[in-house]
Amino acid sequence: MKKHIIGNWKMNGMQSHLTEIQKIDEIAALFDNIMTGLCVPATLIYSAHKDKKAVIIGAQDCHQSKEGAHTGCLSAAMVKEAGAKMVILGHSERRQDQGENSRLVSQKADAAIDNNITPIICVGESLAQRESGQAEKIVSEQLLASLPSNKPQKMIIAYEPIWAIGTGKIPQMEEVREIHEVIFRLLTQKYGDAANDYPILYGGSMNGENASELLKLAHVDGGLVGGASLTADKFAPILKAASQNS
Ligand SMILES: O=C(CO)COP(=O)(O)O
Repeated sequence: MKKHIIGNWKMNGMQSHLTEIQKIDEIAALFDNIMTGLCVPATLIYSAHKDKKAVIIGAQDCHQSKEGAHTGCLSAAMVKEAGAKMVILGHSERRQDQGENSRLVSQKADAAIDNNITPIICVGESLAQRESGQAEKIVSEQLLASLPSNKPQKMIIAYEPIWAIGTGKIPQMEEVREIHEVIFRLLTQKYGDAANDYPILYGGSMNGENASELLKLAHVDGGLVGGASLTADKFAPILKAASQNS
């Protein structure tokens, strides 16, 4: 499977940053043995996706319903029409800020799949859960409850330990390997051989220095990158590491 490196711009990015996306696209085109994506704020999806050579543009959320009285929300069909090919769902920041639970994430995944958008389903434990030895249990429960109703043709899973996001801290390599193996095992139990087609990404303080070591681990099929995806200068070394480990 191709390594997948997907940037999550979170609530960052104005029209003035489209030039940076252009630069990222130029660099992504140099590494054609990997998949490069950028999930940008909804306001940038349309302009960001136009005339891109290599980078695939995604959204950061979608509503679970097709349409209707949901002020301020965007349906999967809307982000698709704007140019999104994938959508991040159940990021820990949304689970926390917007109180999203795994059942809702599963419904959103259904909506994404109905509209031919690849869901990127995020799971991950808190520091307290990690320290009390519950990481595997929490991630397994979250994962199983967040999956779509039917076997999807395309789906991406992102393991993001909450305490590693934006902190500069990452788990021990063995800890990452263990959780990715658990995720792969659960997907295999549920979907059989199709599990081989679902990339499992690591997210949380991935950068040019640690990417190579992380991407060498079994079942680490790529990364979901926050801060280090905001500029071409910081993102490029991660793309290079992915390309070399593909
Ligand atoms: O939350 C993340 C990606 O979704 C990770 O963010 P950082 O790479 O900034 O830690």
